[in-house]
Amino acid sequence: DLPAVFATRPYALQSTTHNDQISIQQVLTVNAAELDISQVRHQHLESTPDASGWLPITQAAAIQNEYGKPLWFYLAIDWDSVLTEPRWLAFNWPFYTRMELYRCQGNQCEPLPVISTDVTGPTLSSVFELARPGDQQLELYMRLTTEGKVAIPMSVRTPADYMNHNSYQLALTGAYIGILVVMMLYNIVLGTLLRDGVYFWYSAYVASTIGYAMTINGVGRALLWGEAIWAKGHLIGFVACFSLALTVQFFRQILQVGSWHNKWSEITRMLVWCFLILAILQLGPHPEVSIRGWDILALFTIPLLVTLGIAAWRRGNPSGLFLAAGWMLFNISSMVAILGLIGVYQIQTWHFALQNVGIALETVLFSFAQAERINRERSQKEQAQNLAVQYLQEAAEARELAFKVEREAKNHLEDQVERRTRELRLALAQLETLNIALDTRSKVDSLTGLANRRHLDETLSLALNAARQNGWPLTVFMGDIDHFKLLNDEHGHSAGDACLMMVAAEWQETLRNHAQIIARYGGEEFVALIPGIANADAHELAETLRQNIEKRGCRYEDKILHVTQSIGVFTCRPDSGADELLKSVDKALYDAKHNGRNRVCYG
Ligand SMILES: Nc1nc2c(ncn2[C@@H]2O[C@H](COP(=O)(O)OP(=O)(O)OP(=O)(O)O)[C@@H](O)[C@H]2O)c(=O)[nH]1
Repeated sequence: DLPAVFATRPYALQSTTHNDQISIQQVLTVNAAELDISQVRHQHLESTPDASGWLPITQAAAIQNEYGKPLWFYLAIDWDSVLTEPRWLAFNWPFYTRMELYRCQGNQCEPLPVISTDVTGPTLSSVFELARPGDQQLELYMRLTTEGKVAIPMSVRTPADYMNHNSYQLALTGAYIGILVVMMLYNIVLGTLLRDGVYFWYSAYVASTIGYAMTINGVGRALLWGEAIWAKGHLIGFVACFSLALTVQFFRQILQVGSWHNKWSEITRMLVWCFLILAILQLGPHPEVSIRGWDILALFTIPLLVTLGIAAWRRGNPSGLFLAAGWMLFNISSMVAILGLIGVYQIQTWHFALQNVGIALETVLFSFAQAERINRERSQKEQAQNLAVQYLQEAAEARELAFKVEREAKNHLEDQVERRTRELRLALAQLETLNIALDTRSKVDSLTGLANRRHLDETLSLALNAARQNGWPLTVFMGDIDHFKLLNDEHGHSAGDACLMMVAAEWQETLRNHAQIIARYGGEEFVALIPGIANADAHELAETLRQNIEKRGCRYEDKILHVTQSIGVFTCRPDSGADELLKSVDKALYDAKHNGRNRVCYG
C-alpha cells in the first residue's frame, strides 16, 4: 500500500495502489477554478514550481477552498513498461459533486469517462480505466467539485482484482445495512404492536442511520443516485443533518426529556428544529451554508448528548448510560477518521471502516437502552397495577364498610322512628282518651253519672235557640230532695250519696224518652230539659217522677230509706232567656217546698 494523505479543509485524499509495478509518484493540487484543462496543463508545465501555485499533497492543507469551486489535482503515476494490461483507478469516496479526469501526453489532454455500470455492475466507487501510457509515466489531472466534506481514497487495481474487492465490499456493506433495515422493521412492528411511540422514534433514528451508512459507504451512489450531481451535492448533507435531528429527538423521547421541565428540554427541542431546518436548507441552492451550521451545531451537540445521557442516568434512568456509551462509541469511531483526515496522523483504510463499527455499536447500545426502558416501564406498570389493585381493594372494603354503617344507621333510625311513632301514636291515643275523659268529666257529674251544671248551661242555650227557631215549647223540671240534711245527719254522708244516686237513676228511667238532658244542678238538686211537650203531659210526667221516687225508696246497707222530692215545673215562652227560665222554675220548686214538700208545683 502507498498511502498518500492529502488534507485540506474540507477535503482529504488517500491513494493506494495494489500493484508493485504502478506507483503514484506525485500528487499536486492547485486552486484554479476558472481554468480549463489546457490552461491548467500549460500553467503546470511552463511555470516554475514556486510561481505555479501547485502544492505537494503534504502542504495542500494550506489551500482555502471555497465550497462549490473546483480544485485541480495532478497525479503522476509510474507505469512499469512490461505491464501491458489496463488498470482500473477507483475513487472510493462518495462525497463529491463532480469529478472530471483528464489524461495528458505532451500538450494533448483527453477526458477519461467513468466506466459505465453496465460493464462493472454496481460499484462502491467511481471507476476509470487507465491504459498503458506511451512512456513510463502516466499523467492525470483531476478537476473535483464538492459541496461538503470530502475524502478520496483512491486505488489502482486490475479489473478482476477490483471486481473481487468490490463484490466483497458490497456483500459486507449489504449485510450491514440489511441488519439495520431488519432492526428498523422489527422496531416498527414492535411499536405498532405495543402502541409505543418511542419504538417509532427509534425506527426513525435507525432509518436515518441507514441513510447515513448508505451514503458514506457509497451504496446510495451505487444503487440509487449514481453520478447525479444534484444528489451528490445535497443528499449527503441532508442525511447528516436529518440523522442528527432524529438522534437528538430519539434521546428526547426515550429519556422523556420533555417532562424534565428544565433547560435540557428547551435546548434539545431547539436543536431538533435547528437540524431539521439545516436539513431542509441542504436541499436549497446553498448547501454550504447549512454545512457550516452543521459543523458548529454538531460540535455543541455531540458532547451535549453524552452529558444528557449521563444526566438521565444520574436521575435514576439506566437507559441514559447506554445512550451515552453508544453515542460516545459512534463519535470516537468517527473521530478516528476525522483526525486522520485533518492530518493529525497518517490515515488508514480501516479508520473509515471503524465508523461503520461505531454506527453498529451505537445502534445496538441504543436498542439496549430501548430494552432497558421497556423492562423498567413494564415493572413500573406492574407496580402501578399492583398498587391500583390494592387501592381498589381498599376502596371496595371502605365502600363495604360505609354501606354497612349506613345500613345499620338506617336500620337503627328506622327502628327508632318506628318506636317513636308507636310511642307518639300511643301518646296521642292516650291524650285522646284523656281528652274524652276530660271532656266527659267536664260535662258529667261523677257521683250520679248525670250531666253537670256546666253541661246543662251549654245545652240550655242550644235548646232555647232550637225552641225559638222551631216554635216549640221548652219545659224545665227542677227537683230537690226533701230534708236531705236530716238524712245525711241521721244516716251519714254515704247514705246521702246512695240516695242521690237512686234519685238520679229514677230521673233517667222516667224521663228517658222525653228529656233532652238530665243534670245534677246542685248538691241535691236535679234539672231536666224537656222540649216540645204539652203542658198537661209535662205535669203528668212530673207527677209520675215524684211518685216513682217516693215509691222506690233508697237501699242503703240493710235499710230502705224513704226519700221524697219536691219538683218545680216551668214551660218557657219562646222569648224567655236562660236566667229567667231558671229563676221561674226555681220559684216553682220553692213553691213546692213551701206548700209542704213532696209535691209538684207549676210556674
Ligand atoms: N250526702 C250528701 N249530702 C249532700 C251533698 N250535697 C249537699 N248535701 C247536703 O244536702 C243538704 C241540704 O240541706 P238544705 O239545703 O239545708 O235543705 P234540706 O235539709 O234538704 O231541707 P229542705 O230542702 O228545705 O227540705 C246539706 O246538709 C248538704 O250537706 C252530697 O253530694 N252528698
